[in-house]
Amino acid sequence: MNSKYPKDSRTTLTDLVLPSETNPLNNLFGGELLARMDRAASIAARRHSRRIVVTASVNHVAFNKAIPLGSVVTVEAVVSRAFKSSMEIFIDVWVEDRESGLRSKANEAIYTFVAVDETGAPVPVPPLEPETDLEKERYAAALRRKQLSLVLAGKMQPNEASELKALFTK
Ligand SMILES: CC(=O)SCCNC(=O)CCNC(=O)[C@H](O)C(C)(C)COP(=O)(O)OP(=O)(O)OC[C@H]1O[C@@H](n2cnc3c(N)ncnc32)[C@H](O)[C@@H]1OP(=O)(O)O
Repeated sequence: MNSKYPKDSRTTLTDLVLPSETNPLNNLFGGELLARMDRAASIAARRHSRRIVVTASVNHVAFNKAIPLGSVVTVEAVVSRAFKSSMEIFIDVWVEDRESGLRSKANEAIYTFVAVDETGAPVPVPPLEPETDLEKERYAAALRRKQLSLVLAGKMQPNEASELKALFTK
């Protein structure tokens, strides 16, 4: 299978925050943002694999900055590493200032998607070749995050997590 680049999967969703999507403080409801990120990430995973994809885990979410009603929110998702059937997706969330048009980073998240066939069985995905410094940095750390996610899910024994052990023994 030929390698693909992060730019092949990059997905950008831009939308407003409407009243029905806010909490009592008139900021975007966390679950609504999770859904937008899941949607963008699933498109990115599909663009990389060209297969049916399912969310396997949400590895990390940071709600760093509240997003007020009426904001223009951009969710950017990109595959940061591909393994056998799974893909790590990085998601950056930006909010646009109404007057200046400048964007500031509000949130970020990391999801894992798995490519599956029509019966739901995992299938192989193309390898990913990072190009920029940021892409290479995210690629390098992805195996550590995968092992952490598998250990927390009870799918890997801690003593098998070589990348995690290396953090403490280097
Ligand atoms: C777009 C949507 O929202 S879909 C709806 C929400 N998601 C779902 O319904 C998915 C339900 N879950 C499933 O179908 C299955 O658990 C699957 C397909 C995700 C995984 O199936 P499994 O039987 O665990 O398969 P298997 O053990 O072979 O794992 C497949 C891959 O997923 C990875 N994986 C599984 N669980 C995790 C996890 N918690 N964290 C990170 N990676 C994981 C495995 O490491 C493996 O990766 P690799 O092939 O790249 O090495």
